[in-house]
Amino acid sequence: MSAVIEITGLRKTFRTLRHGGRVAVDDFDMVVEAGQVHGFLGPNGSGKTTTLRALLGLVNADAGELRVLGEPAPEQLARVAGRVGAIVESPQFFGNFTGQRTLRLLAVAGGVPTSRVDEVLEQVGLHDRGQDRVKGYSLGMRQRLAVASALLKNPELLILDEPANGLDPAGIREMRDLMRTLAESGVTVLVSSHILGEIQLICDHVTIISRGRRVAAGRVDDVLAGHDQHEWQVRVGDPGRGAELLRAAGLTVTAHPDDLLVVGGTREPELISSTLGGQELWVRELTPIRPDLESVFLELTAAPAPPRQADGTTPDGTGTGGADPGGTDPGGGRLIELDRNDGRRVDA
Ligand SMILES: Nc1ncnc2c1ncn2[C@@H]1O[C@H](COP(=O)(O)OP(=O)(O)OP(=O)(O)O)[C@@H](O)[C@H]1O
Repeated sequence: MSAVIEITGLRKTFRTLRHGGRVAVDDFDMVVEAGQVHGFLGPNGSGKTTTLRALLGLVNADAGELRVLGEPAPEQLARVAGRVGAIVESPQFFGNFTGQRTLRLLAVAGGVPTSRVDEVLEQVGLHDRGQDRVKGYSLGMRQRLAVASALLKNPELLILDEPANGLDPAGIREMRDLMRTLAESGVTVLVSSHILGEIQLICDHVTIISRGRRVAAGRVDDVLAGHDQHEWQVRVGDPGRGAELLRAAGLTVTAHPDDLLVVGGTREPELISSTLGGQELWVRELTPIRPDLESVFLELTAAPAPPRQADGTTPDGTGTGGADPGGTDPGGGRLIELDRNDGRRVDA
């Protein structure tokens, strides 16, 4: 497999009127291989959009090496621009135009044959609504129209920043199906999100960013396996006696009224069943407790590390913020759906 995106040592600091220098991304690495549906996961304000903007030449990095389809970015982006579709800032469409007319204009402007318009409308499931004005579209339909515009040039690589943001469950599902279909047709997809369930459902690989730094990367299954505590839920007729027997066998056991929680290594199932069965206490149920991406994500991004500032100070003087002044510390349990803090931004 070849890398379609390579980021090494990316660093970006923003200057803000209120806080001075703010490190948005720090010594960040990411590799996306061809054919992957790669999730770029992080809490609000962790640096996802900044990374994608740097990759696409929309913001200047302070340090780091970036490559898109093998070409150094932003210097040689123009060479590969025709092979990359990206939606990083929400595109605004003219409400009085139909979806079809919108795409036709974009096709002409981009030097793409207008015959692509109907194809991409079909691809994003808007074929029946192509003749309707955009102002009558739902948010989900507008998002799909945005994806359609990025697909006009038949890209090999599609970069989508928070495509499910603001969508209702039906819209999220449509977007998810669309991304799967695109991936099946051979497009490499990099999708950023702070919605964990989405990433786990759509992506095969993931890079997790927290406070501007990479905290995990790899196959979703491997990232999960790396956090597997090898916990087993055991149901037996007499949990109290079961706990005693298992502890005597050297296992770490937490007894609950209805079951036992056993923490240990990979050979525990055999040991549990033979220990209990040897004393005629029969195991009714033995279930591995697998970590999900949400628990891994919360664990990885909950570090109470002091926020990094270019001048070494905390961003808000409280010492509780992170790279995100919106206060989205997952430890506070408000991680999943918080608003952006664009209102306070002042670009460097
Ligand atoms: N133009 C800017 N000027 C000043 N600070 C900025 C600017 N853009 C981003 N930041 C700050 O950089 C940090 C990272 O922001 P970024 O938008 O990259 O995060 P994100 O992970 O994409 O968040 P979200 O999920 O909310 O989109 C935040 O603290 C943010 O406030």
